[in-house]
Amino acid sequence: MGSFRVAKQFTFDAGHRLVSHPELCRHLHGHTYRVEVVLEAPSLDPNAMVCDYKALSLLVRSVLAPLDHAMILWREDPLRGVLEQAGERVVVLDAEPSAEVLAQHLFSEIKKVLAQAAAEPQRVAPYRWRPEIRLVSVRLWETPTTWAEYSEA
Ligand SMILES: Nc1nc2c(c(=O)[nH]1)N=C([C@H](O)[C@H](O)COP(=O)(O)OP(=O)(O)OP(=O)(O)O)CN2
Repeated sequence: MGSFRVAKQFTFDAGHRLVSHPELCRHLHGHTYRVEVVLEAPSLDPNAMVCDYKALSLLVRSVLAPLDHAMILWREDPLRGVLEQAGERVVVLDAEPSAEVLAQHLFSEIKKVLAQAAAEPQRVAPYRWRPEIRLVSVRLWETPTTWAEYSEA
């Protein structure tokens, strides 16, 4: 049986560092991250869509908003406490904030908001979210020449 896929790209600006990196990436630096979210459904809705891109936007932007203009750090990064005490926007991950780890984090957070939207349709009003829409992958560009992707089997 066939299926339909749609995708949308988003950007956000954030800083990070990879504490154990052997070269420059262990220092604080920033990226304009690009994120591509891919969805799949076995059928189309009454508007002939997998979902309205605008509904997808509402949901994904709610996940990306806390990351925008934030410093994304590994939980054990010694700078974490310093920056939090200084009132900086800090997002903490359980591993070094590589593109791979951030793609996995975004996949997990986006999957949660899609499930919430399927359970509470008013979250995307005036649009609707259907439970049969599946999150296929999250691809994350740190730079124009590199990406990392996370998907479930
Ligand atoms: N597999 C990964 N490798 C690297 C990651 C990563 O997240 N996953 N991250 C970095 C650094 O954070 C760096 O910001 C990006 O590195 P790179 O693509 O090498 O960036 P450059 O702009 O320096 O690329 P050049 O093409 O060499 O100029 C490193 N590795």
